[in-house]
Amino acid sequence: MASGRASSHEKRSAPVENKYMGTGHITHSYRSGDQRSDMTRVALIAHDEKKPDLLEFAQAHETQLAAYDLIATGTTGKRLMETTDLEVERKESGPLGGDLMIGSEVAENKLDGIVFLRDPLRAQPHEPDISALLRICDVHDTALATNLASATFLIEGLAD
Ligand SMILES: O=C(CO)COP(=O)(O)O
Repeated sequence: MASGRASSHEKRSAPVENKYMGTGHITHSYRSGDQRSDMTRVALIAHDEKKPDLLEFAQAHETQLAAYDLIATGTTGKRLMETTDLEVERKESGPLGGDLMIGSEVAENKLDGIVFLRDPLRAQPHEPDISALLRICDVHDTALATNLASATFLIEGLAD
């Protein structure tokens, strides 16, 4: 975990104000038996047209990424593990709910950052899931990079 940042277990949400919860930060706690480490937790996701870019990015930043607890949507995770020595926890494939599974981790403040290389030129069948993931990142003020230039900032920033 980068110094100066709360550990993942203690991460606070962005200020939330709505008629259901009132105003304030929500601190999420985990079950006492939870074995999750305090490692920085990062999600990696790419649409098919962007997978080559993400794989190249992961290879270029493999040393840094190896220090993180990595999760990914199904096919992205499979390709990452085939192409690098990184260990990746795989969720469902995006069209089968993987984006929503990662979004639920954002809602629980378990994630420190997401690199999501979307295909900006093709419509996706699960567009509502993608929008939900982007939205929940903004609700919880979770770092989100959707192109390579910002992905580099995110990965290097988390290391600081
Ligand atoms: O569709 C995706 C993200 O919206 C990515 O899913 P896959 O990694 O399974 O291809």
